[in-house]
Amino acid sequence: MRLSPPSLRLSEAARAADELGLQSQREVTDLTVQSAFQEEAKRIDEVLDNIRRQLREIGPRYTGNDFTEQMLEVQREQREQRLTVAEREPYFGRIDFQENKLPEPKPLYIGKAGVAHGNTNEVLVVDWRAPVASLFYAFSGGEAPVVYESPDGDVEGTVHLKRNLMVRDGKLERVVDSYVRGQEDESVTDEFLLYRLGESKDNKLRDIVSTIQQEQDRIIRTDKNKAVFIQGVAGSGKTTVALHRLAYLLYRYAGSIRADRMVIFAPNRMFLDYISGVLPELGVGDIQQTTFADWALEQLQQAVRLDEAYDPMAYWFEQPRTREELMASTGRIKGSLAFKALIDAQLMHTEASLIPEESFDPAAGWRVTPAMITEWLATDDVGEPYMKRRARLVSRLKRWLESEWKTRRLTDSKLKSKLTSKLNAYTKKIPAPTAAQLYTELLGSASAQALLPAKSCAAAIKLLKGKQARPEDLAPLVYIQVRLNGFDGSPYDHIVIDEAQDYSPFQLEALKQCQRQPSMTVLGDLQQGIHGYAGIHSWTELTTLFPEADTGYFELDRSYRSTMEIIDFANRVLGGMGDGVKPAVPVFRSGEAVDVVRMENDDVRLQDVVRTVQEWQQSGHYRTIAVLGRNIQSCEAIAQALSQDGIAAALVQSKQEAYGGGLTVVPAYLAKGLEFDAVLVADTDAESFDGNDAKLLYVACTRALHKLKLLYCGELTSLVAEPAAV
Ligand SMILES: Nc1ncnc2c1ncn2[C@@H]1O[C@H](COP(=O)(O)OP(=O)(O)OP(=O)(O)O)[C@@H](O)[C@H]1O
Repeated sequence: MRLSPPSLRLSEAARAADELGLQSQREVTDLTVQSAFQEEAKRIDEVLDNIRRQLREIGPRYTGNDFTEQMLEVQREQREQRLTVAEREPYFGRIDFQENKLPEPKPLYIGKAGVAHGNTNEVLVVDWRAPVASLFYAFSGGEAPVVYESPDGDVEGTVHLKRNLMVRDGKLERVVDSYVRGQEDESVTDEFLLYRLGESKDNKLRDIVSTIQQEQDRIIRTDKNKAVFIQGVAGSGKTTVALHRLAYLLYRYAGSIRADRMVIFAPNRMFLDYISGVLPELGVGDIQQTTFADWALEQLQQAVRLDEAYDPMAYWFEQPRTREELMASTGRIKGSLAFKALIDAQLMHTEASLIPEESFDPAAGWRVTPAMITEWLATDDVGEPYMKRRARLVSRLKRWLESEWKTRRLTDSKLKSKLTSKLNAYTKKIPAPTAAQLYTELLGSASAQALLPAKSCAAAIKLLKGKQARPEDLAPLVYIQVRLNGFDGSPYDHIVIDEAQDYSPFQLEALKQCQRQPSMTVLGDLQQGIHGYAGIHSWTELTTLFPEADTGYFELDRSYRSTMEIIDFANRVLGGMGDGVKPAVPVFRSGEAVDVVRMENDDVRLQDVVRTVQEWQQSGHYRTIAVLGRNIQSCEAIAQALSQDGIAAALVQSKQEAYGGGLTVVPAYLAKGLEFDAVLVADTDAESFDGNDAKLLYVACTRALHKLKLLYCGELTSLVAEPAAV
C-alpha cells in the first residue's frame, strides 16, 4: 500500500523505442518514462509557483460596508479558497483533447479547483466540474469521436491521451497513462483506481474526484430540477456520489442556488461526523447536515421531544423479533400515503373552519357575514399556510371594525373597547391548533383507528400529552406543522437523503413541502433495508411521489469498497434472500480469502477476537479495524475482553456522535454506512443471525475493505452457505 515509483504504460515506452530506433528497448523504456515524468514534474513546479505567487499577492481583506466592497470581498475569499485547494494538489488528471477543426490536441489538466495564470489568464487547471472535464470521466477508450456538452452546444473531437497524476505535498509521485491514442489496447485500464482502492482508510470518508467512474459521473452531472433516485449496492459510492453532486450543482448553478439552502439527511450523528470531511475537501462549506429527527424537532420548535423510554434500535435489534412483530409495526402505516390522506382530510376540515358559521354582529346594524369572509379569503393565496391565512383574516376583521368606527364617527373609547372585546371573542372561535393538538385529535378519531390499532393510538396520545413522540410520529407532526405554519426557513434548493430505503413516503412528502420544485438526490440500497418496520420495500413507493418527467432513477451495481473475495462472500449471504436480489459486481481487486472459523466455546471465541485484533494491529496493514457483534450485549463482552488485554477500543452505542477510527467495537446495525480496513464479525452462529437477518449480515460483511473474518460457536448461521468453499 505504499506509493510505487513513477510509472507509465510500458507499451507507450516501447513504441517510443521503435520510433527513436534506439538499441536497447529497456533503456528507452526507462528514458521515456523518465522524460514524461520529468515533463509533468516540471509543469507541477511551475503551476505551484504560480499558485503560490497568486496567494501571496491576493491582497488584504475588504472591510468596507458598502455593497461593492462586500462583493469584492466575497470574490477575494472565493479566489483565495480556490487557490488554497489547488495548492494542496493542483491537479490529478490530464486529457489531451483535439476539438474537430483544430489542428492539434490540447492538454487539459483537471483539478479540484480551476486556476487561471495570474498574469495571462491562461487556464492552468480546469475545474473537475467544468463541462469539458466530463471528458476525463466519461471517456472509455477508443478512437471514435467523443462529445461533451458545453453551454454553447455540443463540442466534438478526439481524445489523444488520458493520464492520471498523483501529487503529494507539492511533489509529483506517480504518473499512469490509461489511454494513448494509436495503441492497440483501446480500453482505459483501471490501474489508478485499483491503486486508490487498495489504500487503507482512516475515520473519514474521502473525496474521489480523481477516480470518479463513468456511471457515477452521469449521476453527479444530472440536471438540478429532478428527484434523482439511486439504488446502489453496498460500497458503490452512493454517499460519495451524492456529496460530489452537491459540489457539482453549486458550481453549475452558481448564482441561482446556495450552499446554505441545501441540506443533507443522514441516518445518525455519527454518520454525519464520518462524512463531514468530503465537502470541505471539495471546497464546499455551509451545507446543513442533519438527521430527519433533529430536523423535524427543530421545525416543531421543540414543542415535542423524542420519547426517551423508547429506542427503536434497541427494540428491533437487541432482542429477536418475529416476522409477525414486524408486520404489526405501526411505523409503516404512519409512514404511508393512506395515513397522509387522513391527515390531509383533517387539514382540509381545519382550513374550512376558517369561515365561521355565524356572522360577526358587534352592534345593531354592524355585520360581517360568512359570505363576506369567504369573499375576503378568496382573494388570499390559497397555497398559504393555514395560520398565515388566519392571521390575515383576523387583521382584516380588525381593519373592518376600525373603518366602521370612522364611517360612523365613533369616538367613545369605552364602546370601542367593548366592540374590540366582541371581536376578540369572535376570532377566538376560529381554530388555531398546534401540530400536536391536531395530530392528537386525529389519532383519537375513528378514521385513524380504522388504520391503526386503538391501543397504539392511545399510547401515542398519552405521549403527546407529555409533549413527547416516537420517531414514527415525526413525519405526520412535521407535515402538519408546515401545512399550518409554513416552513421555517428559505425553501431548500436541493435535498440529499442518504440511506433512503429507511424513509417512508410520508417523510418524503414532508420534505417536499420545503421546496419550490423538487430537486433531490435520494440514495439507498434495498438490500441493506434493515429497518423494514419503517422504511420502504420498493423504490416505487417513493419514485411515484414525483411526476415521471421530473424523476431520474439510477442503479449502481459495481462495488468499490471491498475485495472480490469479500463481495462474492457477501453476495452469497444475500443469495439466500431469493428473488429480486441483484448481486454486487466487484472491481477486479483481489485480496485474502474470507475466514469463517468455528470456536469451541465462548471463552475461546473471545480469546480469538483478542488474538485476531492484535495480529491485525501488528501487521501494520490496517488503519481501521472493527469488531462487529450482533447486539450491544455481545459488543460489551468483546470490549471487555479487549480491555482486559490492554487493547483500547471505542465501543459504539446508538446515540454516538462521532467516529474516531482506529479500533471500533460496534453492533452490526450501527455500522451501516461506515467502512473499515478489516472487519471481524464475532458471533455468526445460527442463533444470533437467523434466517431473517440476511440483510443485517450483508451490511456487516460489506463494511470490510480488505479483510473479513467471521467467528461462531456451535452451529454456523444458515446465511453463510458452504463456508469451506470460501
Ligand atoms: N470512483 C471511486 N473511486 C475511488 N473510490 C471510490 C469510488 N467510488 C466509491 N469509492 C470508495 O468506495 C467506498 C464506498 O463508498 P460509499 O461509502 O460512498 O458507498 P455507499 O454506496 O454509500 O456504501 P454503503 O451503502 O455500503 O454505505 C468509499 O471508500 C469510497 O471512497
